[in-house]
Parts: sequence; C-alpha cells; structure tokens
Amino acid sequence: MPDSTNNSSSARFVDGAIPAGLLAAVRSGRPLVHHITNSVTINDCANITICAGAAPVMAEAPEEVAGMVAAAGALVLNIGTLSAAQVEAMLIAGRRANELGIPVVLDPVGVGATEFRTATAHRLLDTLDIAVLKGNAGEIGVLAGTGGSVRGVDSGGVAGDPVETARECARSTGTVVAMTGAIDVVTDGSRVFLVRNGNPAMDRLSGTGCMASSVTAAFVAVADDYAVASAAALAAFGLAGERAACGACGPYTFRTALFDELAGLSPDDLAGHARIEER
Ligand SMILES: Nc1ncnc2c1ncn2[C@@H]1O[C@H](COP(=O)(O)OP(=O)(O)O)[C@@H](O)[C@H]1O
Ligand SMILES: Cc1ncsc1CCOP(=O)(O)O
Ligand SMILES: [Mg+2]
Repeated sequence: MPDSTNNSSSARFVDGAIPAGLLAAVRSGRPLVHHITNSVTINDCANITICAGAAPVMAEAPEEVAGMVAAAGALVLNIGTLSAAQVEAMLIAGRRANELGIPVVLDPVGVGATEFRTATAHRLLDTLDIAVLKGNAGEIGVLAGTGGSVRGVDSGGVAGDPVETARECARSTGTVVAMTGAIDVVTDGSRVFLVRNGNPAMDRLSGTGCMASSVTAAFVAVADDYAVASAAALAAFGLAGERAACGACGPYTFRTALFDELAGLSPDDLAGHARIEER
C-alpha cells in the first residue's frame, strides 16, 4: 500500500516558535473548552484540557448547552457514547457556536462501526460548520468515502494513501482534518502538515484520541489558522507522550506521566522539539 508519509525528500519543518507561541497563548488566555463527550474518557478530557493550559466544562443538557457554549473559546463534539438526547444537544450547541464564531472540533469516535454513528457524524458535518474534524485513520477513511476500517472505536487503517485520504476528507467535508496515528496528518485540503511527535504507548491506552481532540480545541480557541493550531496541539500532546514513555512502565503509569508531562511542557520545550513537517 502506498504511504507518502514515508517520503521525506521534500521535508520542510515549521518553525518551532509557531507552536510555542500558540502554547503560550493557551496558557495566558486559558480558554474555556466546552465538551459534549463520551462517558468513558470524560474525566481524562477534563484533566488534559487543564494540563494544556485551558479550562474544561462538560455540559450536555439540551436546556443549557446554548448558554454554556456562549462563554467558550471552543466546542468539542465527541460521539463516543452517543444517545439521541446527546445528538440534540450537539446540534443546539453547534448552531450557537457557529452563530458566535466559536470553533467546533468534531471527534467522530467509532464512525463506520454502526449506522447510528455514521448517520450522526454525517448529520453533524452537514448541519454545522465544523472547524476541525479529528479522527483516527479508520474514522477519517470512512468519512472520506475512500475506505476506512473501524471496529468498535479502533482504527483498522485506510484503504489508500493516508495523506490523500485526509486531503480528500478535508475537501469533501470543508473542514481541517486532523488524522491521528504514528504520524499525524493535518490538512485543510491544500496544505499538509505531518506531525512526527508521539510514542506507541499512546496507542495502548483508551482515551488518547479523545484527549488529542481536547488539546486541539484548546489550541484552535486561540488561533485563526486551524490547521497550524491542530498540528501544534498534536505536536505538544505527542511530545508529552514521548517524555512520559519509559520502556518498563505499564500503561497506567504512562497515563499519569502523560498528564504531568503536558502540564510541565513549556513553550521553549515545544519550540525545540516539535516536529511538524509541511508538505
Ligand atoms: N504508534 C504511535 N506512535 C506515536 N504516536 C501515536 C501512535 N499511535 C497513536 N499516537 C498518538 O496518540 C494519539 C491518539 O491517536 P490514535 O491512537 O490514532 O487515536 P484513537 O485513540 O482515536 O484511535 C495521537 O496524539 C497520536 O499522535
Ligand atoms: C472505549 C470507548 N468506547 C466508547 S468511547 C470510548 C473511548 C475511546 O477513546 P479513544 O478513541 O480516545 O481511544
Ligand atoms: Mg487511543
């Protein structure tokens, strides 16, 4: 299978000052990130948002989401444990966010695994102006319509070239696509950023994809360029993962260290170690 992420002959790295400046802006602005999210990883999402430097709130009652999102810098819609009531809340919050110009990050957890998830993801994409669509490879392949495999919430990969899959998804949905994996691919349909930070330990823990969406939302809340902000967020989260990893430690020790390393990550650290390649 072709994989153009392996070809680094035309590598051009983004100046580390750019992600560093965004991390500093998150820390100084402390944007509120409103989440409507799943019941599995909700607490991890709240805490990783704080570790990034932002402030989380989880609110999903249809009666209050329009009021809550009005105070937010970004909205995360995560379909991991969907219900009909949650879909109603997502549509209300998403419409209000769009009216107010607040960026919406959609995490289509498990899209393709069931009809309900797939129909809901398409409904949210069709109804709302989504700023960033952040999914694993299988999820993005499903939404691109070019072939992706998903079992439960796990990615089974894409049918073709990952960069072309992400680009096609960005073009057809009109969003910035952030496709995670060993190398994250971020694209607005024309520009492509490959984020080469991260550690395989991140793939052995439930919730790292959801947390990646929370961190992405914190960064897009302080940025105008959502593609650059998404790449910067994934570089910061990935760098925390690199620093948290140790050969002998188990997944839950890694999990604790992941929070600590993101909380302790300075803009200077990120400037020096972000590996964001622009194609
Ligand atoms: N093999 C890997 N090497 C480095 N980073 C990884 C690897 N697998 C996942 N990650 C990182 O873990 C986070 C979650 O990605 P992923 O596992 O693709 O999402 P999901 O949990 O939604 O399936 C992302 O920040 C990604 O960069
Ligand atoms: C296991 C599970 N089931 C429904 S949502 C969820 C969490 C998925 O988290 P992630 O995609 O971030 O690993
Ligand atoms: Mg994961």
